[in-house]
Amino acid sequence: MEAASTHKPAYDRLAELKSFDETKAGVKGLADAGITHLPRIFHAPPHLLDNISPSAAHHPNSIFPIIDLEGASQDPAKRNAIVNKLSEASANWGFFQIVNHGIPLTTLDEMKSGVRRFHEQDAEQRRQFYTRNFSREIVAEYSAEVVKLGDLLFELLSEALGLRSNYLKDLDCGRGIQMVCHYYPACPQPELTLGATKHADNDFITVLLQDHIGGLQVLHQGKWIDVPPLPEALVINIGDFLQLISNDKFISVEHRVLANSRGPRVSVACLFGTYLFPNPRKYGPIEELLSAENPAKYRETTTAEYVCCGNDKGLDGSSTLLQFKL
Ligand SMILES: O=C(O)CCC(=O)C(=O)O
Ligand SMILES: [Fe+2]
Repeated sequence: MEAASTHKPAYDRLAELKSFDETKAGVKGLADAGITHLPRIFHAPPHLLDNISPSAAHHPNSIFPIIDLEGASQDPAKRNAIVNKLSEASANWGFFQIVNHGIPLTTLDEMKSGVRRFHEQDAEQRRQFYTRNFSREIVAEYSAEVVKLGDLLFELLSEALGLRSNYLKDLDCGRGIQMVCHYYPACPQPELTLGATKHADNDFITVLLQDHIGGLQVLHQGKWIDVPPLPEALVINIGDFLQLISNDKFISVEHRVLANSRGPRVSVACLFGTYLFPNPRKYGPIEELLSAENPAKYRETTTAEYVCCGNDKGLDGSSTLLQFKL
């Protein structure tokens, strides 16, 4: 008997990954083929599947924060109340939804259906990025709206940190967005995998548009809490860079997306970060927030160095922030 044969893996994962890659049709290709069993390469390790049953989300504290931005730019008393809510949600949840954010419902709906149509055209067309079916106009319109909304959010977040309104904008936090359009096909065995494994975002803030399917969950006080889908709302979360410069006043919280068999899910994440263009600026804890009782917790870094460090580490579930702790 050959000793080597006892070390043979249960299946050749690398070969299966390679052949999946070669289809170039992605997970959508599997859904199109009508698979009824999830291939082993997509089975998540058990430690990532903790509490994926929906009941886990019905926690007494699952009142996910919703902030109404109506009047934020016109009414000082309303603005003050909004800033307080924003401060509380950013410090305790790192996540909240906003309504009356100024982006028309039709723009949100067109953006979602554009992403859906793009992914649902046949595989050959999909290989050519941005075809006729995904109108460039809606992408341009939606990004312009999100950048404008970002201006308001960074003003309010500056005020929530007790800083002058333009503080975060002057640090270029609102300068660039990266747009990621997700399509999660319906999954035949959602109990074996995840749409997106738990992670925190490498950016200042993320503006997320999700459709009606649901599945996004946030780790809040050790429990996974659902982010309820609301057609008129946008989900905002604090990313690692804002946690770093706010010296942990605001928190970048882990989140994940459950797989589900109810239907395909579409979401659009706009990440405000500055790593897509050359930016030599070093970001560290904001001096105005520091004191003898609250010394800097992190060393300075550039956004590019931070993202590189996170990529080197891989998606192992640990926080990149820890590597920058003083
Ligand atoms: O699809 C979602 O709801 C979340 C996506 C996400 O977390 C991300 O793009 O960073
Ligand atoms: Fe994320």
